[in-house]
Amino acid sequence: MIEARGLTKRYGQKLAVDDLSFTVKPGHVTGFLGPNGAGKSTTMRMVLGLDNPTAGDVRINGKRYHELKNPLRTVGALLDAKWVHPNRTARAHLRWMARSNGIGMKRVDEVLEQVGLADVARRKAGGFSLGMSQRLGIATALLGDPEVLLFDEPVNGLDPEGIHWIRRFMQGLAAEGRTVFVSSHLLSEMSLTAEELVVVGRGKLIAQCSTAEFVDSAGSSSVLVRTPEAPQLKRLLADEQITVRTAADDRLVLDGVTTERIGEIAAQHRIVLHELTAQRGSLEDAFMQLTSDAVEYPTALGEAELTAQGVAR
Ligand SMILES: Nc1ncnc2c1ncn2[C@@H]1O[C@H](COP(=O)(O)OP(=O)(O)OP(=O)(O)O)[C@@H](O)[C@H]1O
Repeated sequence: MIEARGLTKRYGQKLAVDDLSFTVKPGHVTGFLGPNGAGKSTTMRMVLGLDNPTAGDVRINGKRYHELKNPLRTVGALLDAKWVHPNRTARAHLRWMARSNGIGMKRVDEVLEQVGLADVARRKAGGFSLGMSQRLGIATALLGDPEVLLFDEPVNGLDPEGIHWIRRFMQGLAAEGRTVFVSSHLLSEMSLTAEELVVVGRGKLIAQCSTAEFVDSAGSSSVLVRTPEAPQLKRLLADEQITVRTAADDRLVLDGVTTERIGEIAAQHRIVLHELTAQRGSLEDAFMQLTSDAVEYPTALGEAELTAQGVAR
């Protein structure tokens, strides 16, 4: 369990984390969601005692990081997969970490096996792909068999197979009853990975709820229509003051209207429909609505919108 209360971090004039309170419970993956610069990494560093809060505090299983007797046995983290010494083999890196934390060498082989690196354990980490480095970072986090795990943007730059592996792996760790807290600005990815969310924007808490509740709370839903007579239907909808959000070739996406209403209008005017589907608001829609005034770098959301197409809908 991770509990942050009034957590605040100021860098000079910059308030990176602003009075943040949230709880991350064991048993499911909790996504830490927010655009670039929202304060996610700073918060994770404070959880791990790498940065001191300006105010407030954060506890892991009731204790501040510095109060933990065997930190690696309580909390494991993947912050930056590339910090491993490039000339060390994966095995040597893990053995060194294990030795300096009083962890038995047997555990090194166990975690190498667990993350699928056993076959490359004697290769130098400097030659690893990003995906392999992420796996080594995860193996390092797992060394002490900790109950609490933190992953900062673990899927950044990975190919679909790597993303899928990490997603399943994190869900497996949560299913074992661990507390899994994972940050991302990739909203579609979070909708597939996390059951619970802590959402931040400009250092402030925007929401803490289940992923499903977050999507529902934004209440944005739309209707997708496919018709070979899109221009005619579009004209009719304009007469009825129905908002067309997007129109491309034979597809229209409509806001604030039911499928029944569109079906009736189409039938009245003998317009052929190939598809009429109610679309539940995506995580992206919810995020855009709830964070619209909390975005530090709008380009991050541009990317999120691109990711949304075809993934979360
Ligand atoms: N050491 C520092 N000194 C000054 N400002 C900092 C420092 N670390 C972070 N910041 C600022 O604090 C804010 C939050 O940064 P942080 O890296 O925590 O955000 P983030 O949500 O993790 O975003 P990203 O995904 O881009 O890393 C940003 O405006 C950042 O520029």
